[in-house]
Amino acid sequence: MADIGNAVFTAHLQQLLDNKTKPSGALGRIEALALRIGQVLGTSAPVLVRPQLLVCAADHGLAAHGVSAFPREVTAQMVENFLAGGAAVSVLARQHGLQLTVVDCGVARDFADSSSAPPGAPRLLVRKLAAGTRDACAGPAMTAAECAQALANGRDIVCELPGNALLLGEMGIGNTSAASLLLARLADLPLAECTGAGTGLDAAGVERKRAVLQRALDANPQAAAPLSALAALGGYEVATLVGAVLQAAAERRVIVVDGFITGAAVLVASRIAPAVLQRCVFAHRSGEHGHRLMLAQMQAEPLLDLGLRLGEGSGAALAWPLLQSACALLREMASFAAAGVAQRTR
Ligand SMILES: Cc1cc2ncn([C@H]3O[C@H](COP(=O)(O)O)[C@@H](O)[C@H]3O)c2cc1C
Ligand SMILES: O=C(O)c1cccnc1
Repeated sequence: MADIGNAVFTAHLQQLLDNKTKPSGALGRIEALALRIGQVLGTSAPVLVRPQLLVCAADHGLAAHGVSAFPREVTAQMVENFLAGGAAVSVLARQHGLQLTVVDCGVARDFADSSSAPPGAPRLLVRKLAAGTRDACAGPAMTAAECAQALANGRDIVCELPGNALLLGEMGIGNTSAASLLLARLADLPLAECTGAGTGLDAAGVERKRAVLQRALDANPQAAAPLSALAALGGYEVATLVGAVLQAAAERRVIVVDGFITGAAVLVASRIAPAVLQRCVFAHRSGEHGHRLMLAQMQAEPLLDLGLRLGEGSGAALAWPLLQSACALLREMASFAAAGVAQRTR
């Protein structure tokens, strides 16, 4: 993947921002955001078109160990809720005009593909590998072939989506466990620092979850490289997201990363192709314990810190207006010269 850190163009964008009618840097991190989007799209007049919110869903074998506060059926029930328009991400996608595509990557219930839904309506793609992953405490959650197929599915889905911005979301009871395992293994961090309350476990519940996750790590000692860690410890929705991230980055789309689980997918993708991080905007710092460390692994500065701990892509959708504003400011703000405003004197 080509490096987009074109120093000459970056300096040009920075100069444009510095010459706009404001004290230098006064728009704070919105300036860095505008710079990032300009770099990704390769223009000083960026327009975000036909933004796609991709919510990948799957079930997890690990859920049988009580690692979540909620039962496994909630994954399928929430997929229905996404499509019916009642989930947080449905509301936010509607509000901001984001096309919502939900993918059944391996949910324990069967759904009918609704890819021919009317334009703008939420739709469901079925790219199912199995009715959930195997129990990672007993060996790899996926085979290498299943994992490769999930990656290919993610790539193919993005190839078929229009637009130049991809917002990432997910649903899968137990998937904070998969994300914690990937963080611990890929960053070589102590499991306790990577494990949080997910859907709301109490302290004893988190302790039990951590013990289960330690068993999963112990059962997969060989899985250290990014793809083998993904197959052994990840989930079908995480692997599909990894493929989507790799494809979107190769196509120079702006990738808006949500929270802890989509962050784990980006962490894996970045260990395969480090340049993907140059295409990413990190929407928020999640309340999930471990997200801070995950962001630090990617040197990511998230836009928001709202105590969100939902997933679904809700944080990405909430951050979306900031991206739109950053583009509009870069495109439309006048320079000192054009507006006839006097420059700084001291
Ligand atoms: C009603 C409901 C809606 C959700 N929407 C996203 N998640 C979030 O919670 C799950 C991860 O947490 P854990 O690892 O503890 O299961 C994922 O599905 C994530 O998207 C939800 C969870 C619930 C219960
Ligand atoms: O940060 C997230 O994405 C998150 C945190 C808790 C539960 N589900 C998702």
